[in-house]
Formats: sequence, structure tokens, C-alpha cells
Amino acid sequence: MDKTSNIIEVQNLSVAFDEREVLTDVSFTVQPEQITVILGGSGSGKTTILKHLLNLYPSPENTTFVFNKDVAGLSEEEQTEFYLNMGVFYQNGALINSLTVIENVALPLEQHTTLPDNIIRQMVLMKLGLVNLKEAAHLYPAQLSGGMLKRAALARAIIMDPPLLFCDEPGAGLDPVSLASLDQLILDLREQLGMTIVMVTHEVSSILRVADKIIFLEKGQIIFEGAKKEALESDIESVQEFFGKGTGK
Ligand SMILES: Nc1ncnc2c1ncn2[C@@H]1O[C@H](COP(=O)(O)OP(=O)(O)OP(=O)(O)O)[C@@H](O)[C@H]1O
Repeated sequence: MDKTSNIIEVQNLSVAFDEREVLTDVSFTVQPEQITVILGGSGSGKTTILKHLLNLYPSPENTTFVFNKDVAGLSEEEQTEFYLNMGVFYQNGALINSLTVIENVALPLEQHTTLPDNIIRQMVLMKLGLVNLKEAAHLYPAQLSGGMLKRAALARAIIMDPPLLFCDEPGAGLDPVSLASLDQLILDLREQLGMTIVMVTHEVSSILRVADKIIFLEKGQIIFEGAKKEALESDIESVQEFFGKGTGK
């Protein structure tokens, strides 16, 4: 596929910590408006990849391209723009406990824009509407259920309308019903806002519901990259084993 049509392109990324290689020759692409799931066992390198994509770890030149730009060569100005174009939805939500939901979700707008308070309020209420959380706008994080906390964190991650959203174990700790409704919400966001989503998750049921594309890591190497359907039909043993558990095979 033409490079310009990829939102993310990683080319031969190898990473070592203290001379121990944790990623070996990793290459993959992420296409616009697709939900790409990165999966693999504990320690396989998923978080390390995410951190390189977020430019939190330095990538070697010509290995990590996001929005067609080499993240290794971003100027300070480009770096600011880079972060404004992406949302990150972390596993634990990381809301500030002393602020209400509406105040938490408003934070990025207050920090990065000069919009007046009443406009910020309207924008926040709109996003809370999208994640079905309007009724909880004035509650504090401690007053929310696990599923509500996730939805509030998701609203905050998308408040700036980023074209690219990273989700790191979004469903961790949720019961199956809340997990299914979070997945539906992620699918709705992609549909309504045209977002490109990269998700790290272990939840087979989630992957089956949301993934367009799957990247399967084992010991720092990609052993499978392809559409969900191809993953389900794969003859690679680890891939079969992973999906066998979740699909009752
Ligand atoms: N900052 C670091 N310094 C040294 N080693 C690290 C660092 N970050 C990760 N590692 C090592 O790199 C390997 C990959 O870790 P990583 O966190 O990317 O795995 P993961 O697939 O996200 O695992 P999990 O599912 O358990 O979160 C592990 O062996 C880990 O110990």
C-alpha cells in the first residue's frame, strides 16, 4: 500500500534495553479509520511499541512514522502538534480525583485552547453525551463505577477530536457486560468521528468484536499481521491457540 495512505508505518524497529533485545525487526502499518489490535503474551513488547509510537521512547531514524512523519526528527513545534493529533486512553483512566467528570474532561481544552468557558462546557457535554455519561457530569471519580470511569477517561482522550486514538488495555478489570458496551462505544466513535484506533488488549472477546487488523507479537517479533478473518484461519500455532481459547474451538 502507498506509504501516504498509512497513518502509522513502522519499519525494521529493533529495541534493546541494557543490551537485551526486546523488539526485533518490527515492521507494520496502520490504515486510516481501522481498529488495529496489538496482542501478545506478557513481556512480548506491546507497551514498548506503543511508547515508540507515542515518541515517549526515542526511535532510531527512519523506523517509526506517524502521520507520515519520522517521529525521530520532530521539532519542538511538530512535537506539540503531534500530541494534539492523538488521544491516549490508559488502562486505569488516570482521572484527577479532586475534579468532577466535567472538570476532568475539560482539562485538555483549558490547557491547549483559549476557548471561553461556556463553549468548553458545551463541547464537554457533547463528548459526555457520546459516551453516555451526561448524567454523571457533576460526580467525582470516586462516585463512578468501573465502566463509568473508563467512559469518562475515554471522553477526555477524545475531547480534542484527535484523528488517532491509542487504547492501552481499555477493558482491563471490566465485567463482560461493561466490556461489551465499551467495545460498542469504541466502534461508535470510529464510525461517528472517523478515528484511527490502535489498541493493546488481551481480551479475546473484545478483539473479535472490534479488530479490523491484528498484529501478533511473540518475544519481540511479529509472528502475524493481517485481518481478523485471516488471524482466525491462521495455521500459526500460537495464533490458533490464542483464538481457540476465546472462540470455544
Ligand atoms: N524501560 C525498560 N527498561 C528495561 N527493560 C524494559 C523496559 N521496558 C520494558 N522492558 C522489558 O521489555 C520487554 C517487553 O516489555 P513490554 O512492557 O513492552 O511488554 P508487554 O507485551 O507490554 O507486556 P505486558 O502485557 O505484561 O504489559 C520485557 O521483557 C520488559 O521487561
